[in-house]
Amino acid sequence: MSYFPAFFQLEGKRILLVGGGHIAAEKLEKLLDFCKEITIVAAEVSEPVATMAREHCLTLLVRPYRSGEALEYDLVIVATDTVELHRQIFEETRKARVLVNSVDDTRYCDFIFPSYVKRGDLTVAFSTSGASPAFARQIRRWFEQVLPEGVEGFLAQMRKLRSELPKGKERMERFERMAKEYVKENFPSLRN
Ligand SMILES: C[C@@]1(CC(=O)O)c2cc3[nH]c(cc4nc(cc5[nH]c(cc(n2)[C@H]1CCC(=O)O)[C@@](C)(CC(=O)O)[C@@H]5CCC(=O)O)C(CC(=O)O)=C4CCC(=O)O)c(CCC(=O)O)c3CC(=O)O
Ligand SMILES: NC(=O)C1=CN([C@@H]2O[C@H](COP(=O)(O)OP(=O)(O)OC[C@H]3O[C@@H](n4cnc5c(N)ncnc54)[C@H](O)[C@@H]3O)[C@@H](O)[C@H]2O)C=CC1
Repeated sequence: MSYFPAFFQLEGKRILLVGGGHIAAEKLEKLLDFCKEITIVAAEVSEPVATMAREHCLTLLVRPYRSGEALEYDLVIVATDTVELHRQIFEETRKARVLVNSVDDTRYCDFIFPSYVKRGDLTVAFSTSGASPAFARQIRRWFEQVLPEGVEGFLAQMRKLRSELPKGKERMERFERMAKEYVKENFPSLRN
């Protein structure tokens, strides 16, 4: 079954990243686009993870994962090279409301990371449900080329208008017209 594409509010959530290597660094960089409170537990920590933890004042615990500690969090990302730990953490959390991502095996994932492009309020995410992360990356890179410079400015303007104009048919039609014109002028070869 494919994964439902939702956009989560991460601020205020308790987030745990287990592992401090190369892949943990990649996941951490992405999480930091959306929230600033993250706890990291890692037996050993690579330089990129240590630097991000320092720069963003994250809680960094340099020690092995302790059984059951995932239960103190809302969201847990397991990015270690200890495959058995991925299964263990997934199983530990089954009776609790903890959502788990395991970078090693979709069997131990409640959610997966998409490939995404973020420009201000615009986030476009691509997923292959684990079929081909390499393809998700390539389609993201293609989309980055198509995306017009300054799209975040257009969205900031739309957000402002949205807060100023009263709701209703007139506003709806105006917004639809503005969005259509923007896409027509700024994206390549869209005909309708
Ligand atoms: C299931 C998922 C779980 C999760 O991580 O959440 C997962 C799992 C695994 N990835 C593996 C390999 C690679 N992953 C990448 C890249 C990315 N992987 C990402 C997400 C996901 N990877 C989730 C599914 C997403 C989806 O398909 O929709 C991206 C999109 C986002 C991100 O990392 O945040 C990011 C691109 C970001 C960008 O650039 O935009 C590359 C390419 C590269 O790095 O250049 C390779 C090598 C080529 C290849 O295998 O395709 C392996 C095998 C490991 C091994 O062989 O040892 C596993 C484990 C398995 O499949 O068993
Ligand atoms: N989802 C994805 O995008 C991808 C996933 N992978 C998978 O990611 C996994 C990790 O790869 P790397 O980061 O390159 O490995 P790495 O060797 O650089 O890092 C592993 C980290 O896990 C920590 N660790 C191991 N056991 C631990 C424990 N019990 N408690 C706390 N920390 C522990 C280590 O201290 C280290 O910081 C691999 O299994 C690989 O197959 C690989 C490529 C892409």
